[in-house]
Parts: sequence; C-alpha cells; structure tokens
Amino acid sequence: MPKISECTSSIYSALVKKIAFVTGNANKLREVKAILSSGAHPIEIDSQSLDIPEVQGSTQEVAIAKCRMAAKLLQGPCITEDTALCFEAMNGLPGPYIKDFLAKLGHEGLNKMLDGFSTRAAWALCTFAYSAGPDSEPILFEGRTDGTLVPARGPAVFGWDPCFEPLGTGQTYAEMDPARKNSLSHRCKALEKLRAYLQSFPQE
Ligand SMILES: O=P(O)(O)OP(=O)(O)OP(=O)(O)OC[C@H]1O[C@@H](n2cnc3c(O)ncnc32)[C@H](O)[C@@H]1O
Ligand SMILES: [Mg+2]
Repeated sequence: MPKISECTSSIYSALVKKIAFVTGNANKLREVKAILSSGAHPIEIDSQSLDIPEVQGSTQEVAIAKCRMAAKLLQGPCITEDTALCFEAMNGLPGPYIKDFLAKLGHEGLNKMLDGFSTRAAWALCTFAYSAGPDSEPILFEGRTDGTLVPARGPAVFGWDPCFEPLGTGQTYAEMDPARKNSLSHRCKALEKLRAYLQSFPQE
C-alpha cells in the first residue's frame, strides 16, 4: 500500500502535469524547464506555443489579459509569462513594451535611449500568470532583479541579456553561465513563488 506522502505527490504530479506553459519564446521555455525541474519537488511543464495578442497597460494588466486569453483558447488551466525591462530614468518604460523597442532599436539603440539621463539603472520584471481555466481569474507571481543597462557584452542568444548587468555581479546575463543566471534572475524569483503556489494544491 502506498504511503500518504507518495499519494500526495502523485496527486500533485497529476495536477501540475495538466498545466500548459503558453509561450512562443523557446529561450523562456528552456529557462523555465531548467528552473522548475531542479529542487526537491521538480515540476514538469507541458508547453504550448500559441501567439496570444498582448494588450497595452501596466505589467499586471498585460499579464492578466494574456493568461485569460490563453485559458480561453486552451479551455483549461495554463501558465503564461511576461517579461518587462524597465529604465529608472523613464519611470519604468519601456517595461512591457521592451519586445518592440528591442526589435526596432537593438542593443545599441536601447543604450542610446539613456544617453543624456543621469542614471542607467534598470530592472528586469517577470510576471507569471496562472489560470485554473477559462472561468477563473488569473493569479500573478512577480520577480524582480535590479541592475544596469550597459553596452552589449556576451553572446546575443536571448533578447536583451547582453545589455543587462544585475547589481553586484560584474557580468551581463549573457556572460553568465546559464545556472548563474537562473539562480538570480527575475524569472527564477517569480518561479519560486509560482512553485510554492502549485505545491499548495494537494492541501486545498
Ligand atoms: O510568447 P511570449 O511568452 O509572450 O514570449 P515573448 O518573446 O513575446 O516575450 P514577452 O512578450 O514577455 O516580451 C519580452 C521581451 O523580452 C525578451 N526577454 C524575455 N525574457 C528575457 C530574459 O530573461 N533575458 C533577455 N531577454 C528576455 C523577449 O525575447 C522579448 O523580446
Ligand atoms: Mg509576447
């Protein structure tokens, strides 16, 4: 006969296995899988690549609208993620609009945006949204890493990684070993909160 802890963990895996992570970004998916598969209670992610339209608004409004739409399309539970890069000199902009700014201006252009300002301080903000299904309001889990916007250093593999240097590290995200980035990133901080929430399911 299985022990209670074994039953709890099998209910838990059955529940979390049904949750799809909806993203069109392969780099995000790689990091999320690496972070969630480590630790005492690994979580397996079932990924879905859907192109969900993103509304304008605060990081929270963008995240909630995207997750709502994903749950409606999938007709089931899902997780979505939005990443913002915020400049202190610009009161948090480009924020959730960083994807377009990066695509149009590149790393050099992002740096030029801050020429003439007294600070190059920036923060990376990750917002995971979990929806239990199309009729449930999404719940948000945020993680923030503070740093500086710098001229690009390191391989240009993932977004703005080459021009973001977290405080006190001396390295850009792009120069870091993936495990180092995943130990201090905006994404890992948000995922720790999401993990704790998902692990509370069997007690509900
Ligand atoms: O399908 P989704 O999950 O929305 O994927 P996306 O690529 O559209 O992602 P976002 O809407 O969250 O836009 C965030 C932008 O920031 C980039 N980005 C996200 N996380 C990053 C990270 O950890 N390091 C560097 N760039 C990142 C990403 O490539 C986008 O250009
Ligand atoms: Mg997107």
